Amino acid sequence: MSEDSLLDHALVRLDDAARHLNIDPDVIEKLKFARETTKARLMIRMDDGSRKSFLAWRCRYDDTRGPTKGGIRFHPSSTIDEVETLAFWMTFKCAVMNLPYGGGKGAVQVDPRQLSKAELERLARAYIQAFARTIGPDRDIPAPDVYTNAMIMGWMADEYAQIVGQAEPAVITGKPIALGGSLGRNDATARGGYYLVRHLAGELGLGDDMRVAVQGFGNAGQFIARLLAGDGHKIVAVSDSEGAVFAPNGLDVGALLSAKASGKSVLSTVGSNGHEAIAADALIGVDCDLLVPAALENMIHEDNAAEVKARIILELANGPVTSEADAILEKRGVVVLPDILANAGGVTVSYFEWVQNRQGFYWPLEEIHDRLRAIMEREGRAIWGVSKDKDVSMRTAAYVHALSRLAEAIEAHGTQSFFVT
Ligand SMILES: NC(=O)C1=CN([C@@H]2O[C@H](COP(=O)(O)OP(=O)(O)OC[C@H]3O[C@@H](n4cnc5c(N)ncnc54)[C@H](O)[C@@H]3O)[C@@H](O)[C@H]2O)C=CC1
Ligand SMILES: O=C(O)CCC(=O)C(=O)O
Repeated sequence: MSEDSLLDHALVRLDDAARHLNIDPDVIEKLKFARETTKARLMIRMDDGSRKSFLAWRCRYDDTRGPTKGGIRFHPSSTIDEVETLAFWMTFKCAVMNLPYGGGKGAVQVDPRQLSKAELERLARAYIQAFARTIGPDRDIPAPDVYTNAMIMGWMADEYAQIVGQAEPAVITGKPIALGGSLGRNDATARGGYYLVRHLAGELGLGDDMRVAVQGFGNAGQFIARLLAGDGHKIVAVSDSEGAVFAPNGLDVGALLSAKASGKSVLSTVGSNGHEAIAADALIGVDCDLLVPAALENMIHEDNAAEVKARIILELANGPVTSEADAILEKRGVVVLPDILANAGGVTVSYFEWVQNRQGFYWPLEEIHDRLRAIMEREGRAIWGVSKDKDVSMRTAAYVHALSRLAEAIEAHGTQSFFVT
């Protein structure tokens, strides 16, 4: 990848989409800048009595279609550029799904694996103390992302309630069920992608016995492996931050899930059930039908895109394929089901959680699944149609679909004065 920022690369997709629509250039210009990004240094007491500080951000990228929405990431290499790019993607993702939200995102530059549970709780609470005026049920609604989870969302919701003096469950989603979380949010990201693949399987030429490789074996990766293996597909390779495992006849998904549940790497299963270790980078080139990047950005780039053997890529991660790799894959006939559609199941069930919190009325799991499936199928089918009508990739089609909704809302607000801070 060139030296440009991650956001510059992301904006290439906006320019591509704009070429297919007749949109006021001011609207496109507005979407090239974050509305507001707040930075803080979080200082917490460590268990040994010392103090440590961590950089943190919250970005509200665009709120034209509603309060900003997006997860909080805890990762040692998070940067303001990454946060703004993830918030840009959330803006388009929420528009793709027609959710009444804009896009936001947050991060703390930390390796949470180095913190004790008590230190992690102090950090989560410090984040909310720092950003209490940025977030709010009608302003900006966080959720989990990489290395954050329901437990952390629970601490954050509790801290917010203490600050405002009353319970405000709709300020954050992905909470534990006991604190107003929604049924079905835990596997929603993967389940949305799973419904999408099932719905378009005929058009994509995917059969009942796919070979699947999954990069990243956390929330999104584990659940997609479980759902696809449950339908009889073979999961032939998976990886986590420590390495990758491969079994040409199919991995034992149960053994992999047990290893992760007990805090071990997928590598701990090597030597049993025919699991062999392969280089982490080799996972991209494994012989399979469906490749599921479910880890971090830029994992498929111009130097390894030619190695991809899968015919279909399901982007459960945000931004796993660079714009240069997109061009190589398209030329090779590989269909990429783009992140802003493929992983939108997570924010969709977050939306359901927010609606349930505001109604104080909770839906059964079956209803969550039915509603999620209906939205994934509706928007997936519409984007497939745009892709065929305009003869463009699924990614460009998804951006065109979202941009037409965003432009309509921005123009309805009036285009005489915009402000970005
Ligand atoms: N959790 C959610 O609701 C949503 C997550 N996403 C995206 O999905 C991706 C994964 O997120 P989660 O599953 O929530 O995170 P997670 O923290 O649960 O899991 C991340 C996984 O990636 C692995 N990983 C990290 N670096 C790696 C590397 N270099 N190679 C291979 N594996 C590596 C980690 O070991 C871990 O297994 C991210 O891009 C995230 O933004 C997208 C939509 C919603
Ligand atoms: O559930 C949400 O609100 C946002 C999830 C998220 O951060 C994402 O889709 O990337």
